[in-house]
Formats: sequence, C-alpha cells, structure tokens
Amino acid sequence: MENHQHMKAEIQEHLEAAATLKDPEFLNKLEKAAELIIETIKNGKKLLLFGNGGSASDAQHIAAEFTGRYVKERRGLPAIALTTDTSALTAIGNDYGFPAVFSRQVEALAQPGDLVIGISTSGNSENVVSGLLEAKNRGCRLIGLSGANGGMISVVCDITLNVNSDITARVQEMHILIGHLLCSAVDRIFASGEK
Ligand SMILES: O=C(CO)[C@@H](O)[C@H](O)[C@H](O)[C@H](O)COP(=O)(O)O
Ligand SMILES: [Zn+2]
Repeated sequence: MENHQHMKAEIQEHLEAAATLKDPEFLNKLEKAAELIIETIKNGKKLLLFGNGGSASDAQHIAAEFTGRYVKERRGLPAIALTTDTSALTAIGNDYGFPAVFSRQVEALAQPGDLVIGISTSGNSENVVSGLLEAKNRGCRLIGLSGANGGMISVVCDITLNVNSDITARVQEMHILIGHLLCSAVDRIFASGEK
C-alpha cells in the first residue's frame, strides 16, 4: 500500500505537469515550434536532434517518427539523432572530450537553415549547450526542450519549450508528449499532400 501512495503521488505530478502544457502561452510556443519544423522541411532542410540519457532516447524516438512514420501516411521526413553512432560518439569523446560529442557532429553535418533540437531536462548539459552553440554559428535555427527554469539552452535557442517541473522524470515524460504533439502537427501538413 505504501507503494501505491508513492505511485499515486508520481502520477499526480505527471498530470499536473501535463496540465501546464495546455496554457495558452505554452501552446503558442508549441505552435511556433511546429511551424519552424514544417518550414525547415518545406525548404529542403533537415532536423538534427540530441540529448543525454533518457533525452538521447527521446531524440532517437522523435527522429524515427519523422524518417519512418508517426500516425498518418506521408513521405519520409529528414531527421537525424546525433546520439546513435557509437563510433562517432566514442571517437569524438575520446579524442576531443565528452562536451564535444554533439558539437563536432553538428560541425560535420549541419547546414545553414537546418533546425537543431537540443533536449535537456536541466537545460545545462554542457554537450547539449555546445551542440546548440555550434549550430547557431552555422546558421541553423534552434529549438530547446528543457525543464522549469529553461537553463542555459533557453538563452541560446530561438524557442525553448520548458516544462514547468523540476523533476527530471516528469520533464522527460512531457518531452515525449511534446515530441508527439509536434509530429502530429507535421503529419497534418505532409499527409495532406504538401511537399
Ligand atoms: O533518464 C534519466 C532520468 O530519468 C537519465 O538517464 C537522465 O537522462 C541523465 O541523467 C541525463 O544525463 C540528464 O541530463 P539533462 O536532462 O539534465 O541534460
Ligand atoms: Zn528517464
């Protein structure tokens, strides 16, 4: 029964965090982020995504929704998670240090007009901040997914979707919901025949 109390408390935290995503101010930012993604793809540019730990999984999960399919039938859309290539991650980490694991890949892959999505619940992971800064230098547009105070990535990004919670797990749970909401908005455009 004690477990039930803990579980119910955590479910309640999740519901409260989810409710804040319905705030008009947050929905406006979410809509702007979706528009940025759609515009990037229509311009023939691509999405790059990265984060650490659970956020690495989120980056991969979201990228796969684009290249594969979310819900509706549409063409494959260009998105790459920079968290998947263990050769690149270990070589760059070993030779240049862990803070460079994303920035070096951004240097190699990002083109002006690409959209880079950095995911960090604290908003302060050094490798995520460095990756975003490198992307900015290269003329990319930047979206950050973070927690309550936004952290450093909110200083760097064009749009920061910062979830109003300081509990890492709850923020991650909202990040994947945000990812799905963005995919849904993208589906509505590209499944209706837009190129
Ligand atoms: O999934 C979890 C915790 O739920 C962890 O793997 C978590 O992602 C890692 O501790 C990350 O290093 C946290 O980094 P960040 O979200 O602050 O950028
Ligand atoms: Zn987690």
